[in-house]
Amino acid sequence: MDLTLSNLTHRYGATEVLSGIDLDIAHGRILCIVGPSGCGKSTLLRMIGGLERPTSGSVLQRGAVPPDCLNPLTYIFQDFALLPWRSVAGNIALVLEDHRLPGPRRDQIIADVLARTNLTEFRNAWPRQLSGGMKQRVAIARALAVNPAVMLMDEPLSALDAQTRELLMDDLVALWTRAPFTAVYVTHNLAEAVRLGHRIVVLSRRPGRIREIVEIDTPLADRHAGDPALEAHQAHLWQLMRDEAAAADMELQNG
Ligand SMILES: Nc1ncnc2c1ncn2[C@@H]1O[C@H](COP(=O)(O)OP(=O)(O)OP(=O)(O)O)[C@@H](O)[C@H]1O
Repeated sequence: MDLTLSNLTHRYGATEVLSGIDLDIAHGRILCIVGPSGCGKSTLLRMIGGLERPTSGSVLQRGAVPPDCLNPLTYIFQDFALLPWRSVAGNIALVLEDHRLPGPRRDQIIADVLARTNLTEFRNAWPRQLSGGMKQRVAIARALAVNPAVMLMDEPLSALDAQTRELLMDDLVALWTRAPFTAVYVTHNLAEAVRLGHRIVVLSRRPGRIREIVEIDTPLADRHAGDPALEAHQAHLWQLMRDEAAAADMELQNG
């Protein structure tokens, strides 16, 4: 399934948050959205996910959802959103419960996503026993369990320390390389954007407009921290954002 955003604009009261967004989200690719604080990145993601309706413009879904898809648009949040009273497997089972799957099919899905995220031996652990990185792996496994058409990822690594972020980025690359998924990935972190994004959309400060779309052709599996080509892309993104980020920062401090 592909998504097409056409002339999307959004206001909260008198404040225009997003303006004239035209964007194609292609199947099997990771699209990153970067931009200064408050430029409307999370709002855009909520509109893509149908959690909020744009003031004007449209989000069109084209093409079929994947076979066995139980939830076409599935979120992964920064704060993991795990139920503390459910085990790892129980948290994953939760998203399958409404779908009346036969028990063996449900067990097979859970075993599959635990294996794909290297969590098999943690299936009976409780969230409180897990590090932040492991919690986010569980959240990723839970999202994969519904075989979404598009994963909507809102700063998924922001709550993690730098080393854990590196490990999770490697995990996401390995997951995508084995079975490409479609994702829209909002981040503040330009290093994440150049490691994970096939396309990177740079928004201006509020009201967010598309300033530039940067395409990176290097296969995800060949991208490594410290790669000069990636660093050049990152420097270009920062160049685009720098002045606007500073202005947005002042705006928030004065507001
Ligand atoms: N429900 C709401 N009601 C009113 N204003 C809102 C609401 N949600 C967001 N806003 C405002 O809309 C603007 C865009 O918010 P949004 O969270 O989408 O930006 P963002 O780019 O994701 O920000 P950040 O990078 O700081 O996470 C901000 O000024 C925010 O205060």
